[in-house]
Amino acid sequence: MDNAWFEVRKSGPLTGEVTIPGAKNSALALVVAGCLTDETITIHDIPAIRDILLIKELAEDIGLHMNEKEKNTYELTGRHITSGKLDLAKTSDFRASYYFVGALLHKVKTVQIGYPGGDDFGSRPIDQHVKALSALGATFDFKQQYYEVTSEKLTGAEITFDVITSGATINAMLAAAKAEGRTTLHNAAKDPEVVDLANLLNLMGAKIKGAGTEKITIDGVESLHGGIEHTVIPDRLIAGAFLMAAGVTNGRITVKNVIPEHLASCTNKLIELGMTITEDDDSMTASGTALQGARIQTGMYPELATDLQQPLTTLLTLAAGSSTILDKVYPNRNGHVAELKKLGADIEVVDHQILIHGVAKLTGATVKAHDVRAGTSLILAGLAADGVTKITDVKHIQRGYEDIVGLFTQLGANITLHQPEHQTQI
Ligand SMILES: CC(=O)N[C@H]1[C@@H](OP(=O)(O)OP(=O)(O)OC[C@H]2O[C@@H](n3ccc(=O)[nH]c3=O)[C@H](O)[C@@H]2O)O[C@H](CO)[C@@H](O)[C@@H]1O
Ligand SMILES: C=C(OP(=O)(O)O)C(=O)O
Repeated sequence: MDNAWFEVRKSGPLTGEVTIPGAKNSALALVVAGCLTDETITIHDIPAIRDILLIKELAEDIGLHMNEKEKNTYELTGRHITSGKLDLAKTSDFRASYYFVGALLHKVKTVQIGYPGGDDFGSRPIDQHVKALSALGATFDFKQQYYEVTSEKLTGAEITFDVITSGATINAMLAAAKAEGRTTLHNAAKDPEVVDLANLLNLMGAKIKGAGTEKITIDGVESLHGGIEHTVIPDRLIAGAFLMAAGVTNGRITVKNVIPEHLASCTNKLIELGMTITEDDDSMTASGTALQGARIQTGMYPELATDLQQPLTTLLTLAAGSSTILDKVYPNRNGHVAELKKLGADIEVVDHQILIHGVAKLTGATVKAHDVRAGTSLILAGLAADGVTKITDVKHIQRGYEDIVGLFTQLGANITLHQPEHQTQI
């Protein structure tokens, strides 16, 4: 997939409906939670994306059985796990591999794992993971190429996160679910993906209260059970990008299988820009008109998600007047800016802020997807740009999207995947 590219031609207005798949960022944690029980759990709506395929390979290596019962539904059985030695290259190829630490320590006592990869926005420290798991009784040994985490026994603790982090909140919950005694997480992330994991673990017999608030209490249990089924929450980040696609192409798009509340801060911003958004219980419809620039700040949930910042940037390149974007979660998340410039956007980064002056049109060029959401931002730009846009480094986009070409094509977009013949499509 390394040499594959997308060809996007000016399209639109995009119209129609798309069904939103299960959330990558939830599915990654839920699948790893399968390590916590010897019995079988069933999870529906696991997206067929690159990160999940990597987890599947890692699962095979350590003995976590992942049986794809039907498309997007997996049966997971942890009974046969014998090893905590994870392939270093594979674990360093995506971000969420560190969930194996929290989920495996009860079973194997030592976990050997590569440093986390994932999208590169400058600094993405793991100090809060280390802080939380150390408080529960784990010991970290940092080597040059990997780190090793050991524990004889995990015991509940009071943990106050220094920053709000969804990853460390999730990792601490995985580890604390079976730790002895009570764990209290203060300053916890409130993200829907945290709540989704708590719901799954509680179905398995865990005692977790308060997920979705800044204080989560976990009373450790001796064992968790299987025999349960759970469906991954819809991907709010994919849904948000499709709502924006309506704005970029002046179209009308309905996203089905969404939880509108998860998108509230995004919806409010899009309405402020001039879009019309209507909501049902599990669907939303967006239509675009001539849009106005705005001032944007991202933050941790329920603030506007950093993962929506990049597609929103594209929308603002075409909105009238000036806009500013400050990504408070990842101030250096601006790899898309230079690429949008190549398409004719009037955009620059000054002191970590993205400054935009809306232009009347974009023009196709060859651009590079530095990371998954930069890829989304470039697809949206390509749909609006005159001529042809070639987007390289497609593998980053495929970390987050099962069939992005199919989904956009179904709305009338002119987008095709080109790949050298010897490579298989995910
Ligand atoms: C697989 C997954 O779910 N990825 C998402 C997750 O990443 P990830 O879980 O890595 O992000 P976090 O929620 O942990 O990061 C939030 C903030 O905390 C900081 N931090 C985090 C951990 C730590 O130990 N120390 C620390 O300082 C980060 O630099 C960042 O500024 O949430 C991000 C923020 O919503 C999203 O962009 C990613 O799509
Ligand atoms: C940043 C992202 O992913 P990850 O944390 O897996 O790198 C993302 O999904 O936008």
